[in-house]
Amino acid sequence: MASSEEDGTVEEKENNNKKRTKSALITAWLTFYNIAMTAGWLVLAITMMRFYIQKGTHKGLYRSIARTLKFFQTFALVEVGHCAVGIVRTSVIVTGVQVCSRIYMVWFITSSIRQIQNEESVILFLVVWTVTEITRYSYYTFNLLHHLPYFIKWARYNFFIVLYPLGVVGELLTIYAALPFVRRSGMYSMRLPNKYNVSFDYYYFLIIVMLSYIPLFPQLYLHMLRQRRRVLHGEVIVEKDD
Ligand SMILES: CCCCCCCCCCCCC[C@@H](O)CC(=O)SCCNC(=O)CCNC(=O)[C@H](O)C(C)(C)COP(=O)(O)OP(=O)(O)OC[C@H]1O[C@@H](n2cnc3c(N)ncnc32)[C@H](O)[C@@H]1OP(=O)(O)O
Repeated sequence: MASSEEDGTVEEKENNNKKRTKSALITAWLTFYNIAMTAGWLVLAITMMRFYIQKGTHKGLYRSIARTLKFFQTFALVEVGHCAVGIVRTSVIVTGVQVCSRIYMVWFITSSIRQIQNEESVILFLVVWTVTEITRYSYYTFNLLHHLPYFIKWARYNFFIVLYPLGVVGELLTIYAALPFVRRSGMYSMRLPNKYNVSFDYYYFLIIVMLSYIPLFPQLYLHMLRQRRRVLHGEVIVEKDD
């Protein structure tokens, strides 16, 4: 009897040790990931400021940061993985829409259409994304290290109130500016007849993307307002599972 109790205790201890090791590994990975992302977005911020100070214009700025931006924005796909495997308490759908729409904006709009890269709207969404991401990733990092300064927490759950709509305005104006170039060049489009017997018009696809902001953005914004009430005002929010 005594020996089976002892066995149980040994098993429990082993299980607890495994859980502790797993949670330490997850914390270490997330800390590394968030530090790397904070650093990446800080590099982008510094590069943009230096470019503007040296050249006195925003023209050519996008080209100077395009590679770094593509790398760090695409790397954010890892976050969808974090939610999918359950190592962070966030919705896969909310994170997926947020991350994929940004990746789409970078790869299939701004980087693909050189003629729009000098639009002011591009600078608008770049500045907004940069401020948001430096705040967000430093919030996660300090939170994981249990040393979260209140102003970072405050910034994380207040800046978005203004930055989110501004970012959307920047993105929509950029897509709008792309429309004439897409129509003229016929890029990413397939006209009939072709061997697949399929037709696709990227111009109309872009219009659909713009329209999809109408149902999707309010949901993301409301999600952040709920997170704000939970974190800053301690409200208990019951959310539906994905
Ligand atoms: C292919 C065609 C494309 C079609 C496109 C369609 C368009 C759709 C419209 C989309 C509009 C998007 C516009 C957007 O791009 C514009 C901008 O972004 S402008 C800039 C302003 N933006 C923001 O402020 C973004 C705010 N939104 C978010 O932050 C996101 O919703 C999200 C990234 C998903 C984060 O939200 P989340 O639910 O995760 O909230 P929390 O940050 O509070 O986190 C919840 C808990 O999880 C922990 N967590 C999360 N991530 C991490 C991490 N990396 N490391 C450690 N811990 C993490 C966090 O600490 C919380 O834990 P706890 O509850 O214990 O506090």
